[in-house]
Amino acid sequence: MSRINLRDERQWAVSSTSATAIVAEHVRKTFTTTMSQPGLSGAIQSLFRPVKRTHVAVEDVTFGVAPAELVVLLGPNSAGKSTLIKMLTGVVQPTSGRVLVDGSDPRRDRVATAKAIGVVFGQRSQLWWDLPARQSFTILQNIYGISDRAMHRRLEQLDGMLALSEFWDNKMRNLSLGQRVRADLAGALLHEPPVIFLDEPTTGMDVVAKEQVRRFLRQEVDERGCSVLLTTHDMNEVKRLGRRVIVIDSGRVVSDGEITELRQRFGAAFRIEVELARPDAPVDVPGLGVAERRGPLVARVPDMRMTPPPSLQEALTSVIQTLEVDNIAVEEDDLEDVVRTAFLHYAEPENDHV
Ligand SMILES: Nc1ncnc2c1ncn2[C@@H]1O[C@H](COP(=O)(O)OP(=O)(O)OP(=O)(O)O)[C@@H](O)[C@H]1O
Repeated sequence: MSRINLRDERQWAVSSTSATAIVAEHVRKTFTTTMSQPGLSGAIQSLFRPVKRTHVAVEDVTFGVAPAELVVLLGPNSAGKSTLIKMLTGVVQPTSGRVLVDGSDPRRDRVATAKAIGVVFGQRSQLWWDLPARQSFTILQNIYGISDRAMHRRLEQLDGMLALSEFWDNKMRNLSLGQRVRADLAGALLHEPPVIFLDEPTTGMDVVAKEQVRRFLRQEVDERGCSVLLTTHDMNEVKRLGRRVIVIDSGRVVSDGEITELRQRFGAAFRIEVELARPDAPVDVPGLGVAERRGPLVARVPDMRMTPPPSLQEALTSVIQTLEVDNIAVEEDDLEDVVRTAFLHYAEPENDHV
């Protein structure tokens, strides 16, 4: 299903709030800050006549996340991603608009929301710094009213996925970053919430720990049917975890759709490198634009997996049928380049936000 058309999406989110785990409807957040004036006289003036500035962090954002759906929120620095997560988790009150999580308003129904969500802010631990992780888990067990039996089963499951028992008897303050985030994740999800929010959970982690966390999240979605909204700057994370990506820039949703749609929209292509059996043979392959002819033949085919022609498959079939080929290699354009193109596109004022 295409989700690039935001108007359809708005309709969808508004009309299906009861079946949607996370709903944001026309959400806006402004922050008013006091500007400090330079120098001593400026500082004194600021005390008596403070100059206020209002800044829009999130502007009219509408989207929904279904049960058992994982959505990646992607955007440059200061795009408004964390502010959006904070509004959805009840940490910050929206200036206007409506948010619903598992059917509850996070600011009004705090108890219901606390039971329904698990939250991890990658930069900051939410467990007790001077306690071993396992003791923190026991405190959380009491807070959430988890039975001993359920706790035992959940801890076994979490340990199996996140290898917690290697370090859970050490104080949180002594854990490495990767261990700390895994402990945080376990603490936030002990009570098996249906909705999970993660703000840059794997920043700074090594590849092994990142992969552990990603596999765990996929399992939470596929087996427990959780809804996950995750922010990241890591394109690998996007590729490995997300199918649906919401791109946010300057507080607005500029694109909401499948990664493949994003790639197509911003001109991603496949690079085909062909080693010919006879390197100087004439090349005349219908529909194939040859980019280079020194050494192997290099051609680029637009990423049109969903709306051919010409599709990669057709281009490859043409090459094999038309030429005498020794070897073919196919490379995808980097997702990072695609996203950079998307950000640049939306930075131009004349380009529409869809
Ligand atoms: N409490 C606050 N008071 C004033 N301004 C704020 C506050 N929180 C966020 N902002 C501003 O709102 C804008 C969006 O910030 P936010 O942290 O949501 O961005 P982000 O997309 O998460 O960025 P990053 O990727 O760098 O973490 C920024 O300009 C930021 O300075």
